Amino acid sequence: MLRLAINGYGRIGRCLLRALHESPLRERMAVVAINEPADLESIVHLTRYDSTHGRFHLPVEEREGGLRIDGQPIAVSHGNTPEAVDWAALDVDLLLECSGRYADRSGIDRFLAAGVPRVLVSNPMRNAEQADATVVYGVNETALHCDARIVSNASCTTNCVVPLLHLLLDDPGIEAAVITAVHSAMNDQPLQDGYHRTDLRRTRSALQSIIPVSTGLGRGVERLLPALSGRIQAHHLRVPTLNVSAMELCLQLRRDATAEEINRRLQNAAAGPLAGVLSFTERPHASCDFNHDPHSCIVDGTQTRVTGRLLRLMAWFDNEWGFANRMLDVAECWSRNWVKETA
Ligand SMILES: NC(=O)c1ccc[n+]([C@@H]2O[C@H](COP(=O)([O-])OP(=O)(O)OC[C@H]3O[C@@H](n4cnc5c(N)ncnc54)[C@H](O)[C@@H]3O)[C@@H](O)[C@H]2O)c1
Repeated sequence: MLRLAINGYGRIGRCLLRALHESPLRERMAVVAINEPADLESIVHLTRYDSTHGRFHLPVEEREGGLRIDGQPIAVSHGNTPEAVDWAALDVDLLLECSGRYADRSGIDRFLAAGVPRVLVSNPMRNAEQADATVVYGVNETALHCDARIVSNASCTTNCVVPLLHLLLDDPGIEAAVITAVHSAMNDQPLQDGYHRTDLRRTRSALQSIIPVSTGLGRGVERLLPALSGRIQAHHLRVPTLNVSAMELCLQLRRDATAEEINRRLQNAAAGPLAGVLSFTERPHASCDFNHDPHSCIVDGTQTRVTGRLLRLMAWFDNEWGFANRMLDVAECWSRNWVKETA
C-alpha cells in the first residue's frame, strides 16, 4: 500500500482525500498524514461537509489529535514550514503538496531534506527546471521516472487543453492558438472587496464580477508541447460560480477542416486512448452538470465551429475534482515506475 501525505488541506487537498476514497485506487494507496495550519475541529468539519461536493460518504471522526475515516487513522499536524513536521517518522512514500506555496525547487527541497522521498506539486513550477518533470496525464506520463523527486501536476487548465492540442498538433496541425479560461472563483479572491498582495483586479469581490486575472497557461502549454512555442495567447476570466470551468480554444489550423471531422476525432480519442481523461458530449449542458466529473476535459461537440482553417472548440472541466483525480493517476503511474525500475 502506497503511503501518501497531503500538505495544505484546502480545496485540492480535501478533494484528493475524497477522490481517493471514491476510486478503485484506494486498494493501492492511502492517505496516512495531513499537514494543514488550520485547527483540527475545522479540518474535521470541512472533511465531513462540502458546499460543492456534498457530505463525505464515509464516517469521519476526530481521534487522538488526528482524523479517522471509515476506521482508518490519518495523522494531522499543523506546521507552517516543511521543517515543522517530522516527515521521516510518518514514513510516507509521496507527499502531495497542495498549499500552493511552492513554485521553486529550493522550496520543495526543504520537504526532501525533512524526510519526504518524493513530492507531487498541485501547481506549475516557476519554470521547467524547478521540477524533474511536469506531467499532464494522458499526454506525457512516460516522463515519470523512478529517480524523479519533484513532479508538477501542471494546472487544471493545462490538464484540460493539452490533451486536445496534442490530438490536433500533427493533423490538421496548429498554426496559432488563442485560449480563454472561464474559471470558477477560487480561494485567492475575496468575498467582499479586500486587499490582495499582487493583483489589483483580485481585490474585487468574487461574487459580483467577471474578473480577468493573469495566467501562466501559455507558458504551461509550451512546456508540454514545445512545438507550439511562441504561437499561443492565453486569457483567464474568473466568474462567480463555485466550481466547474470552461475553456474556449480558437485555433488557426494548417489545413481546412470540418466540425464533423474534428468532433469525430475527439470522440474517438475519448472512447479509446484517452478514456478516463477526455470525454465528449453533444447534450445541451450547463457548467453545473459537470460538478464532480473526474475527466480532465469534456469536449462540448455542440460548440465546435469551423470556418476554413479557423477552429473554435469548447470544453468543460471540474477544476477541482478532475485535477484531484489526475493527481491520483499520476501518483499511481509514478509509483509503478518505482517498482518497475528498481526491481
Ligand atoms: N482549486 C482549484 O480548482 C485548483 C485546481 C488545480 C490546481 N490548484 C492549485 O492548487 C493549489 C491549492 O489550491 P486550493 O484551491 O486548494 O487552495 P486553498 O486556499 O483552498 O488551499 C490551500 C491550503 O493550504 C493551506 N496552507 C497555507 N499555507 C500553508 C503552509 N505553509 N503549509 C501547509 N499548508 C498551508 C491553507 O490553510 C489552505 O487550507 C494552488 O496552487 C492552486 O493553484 C487549484
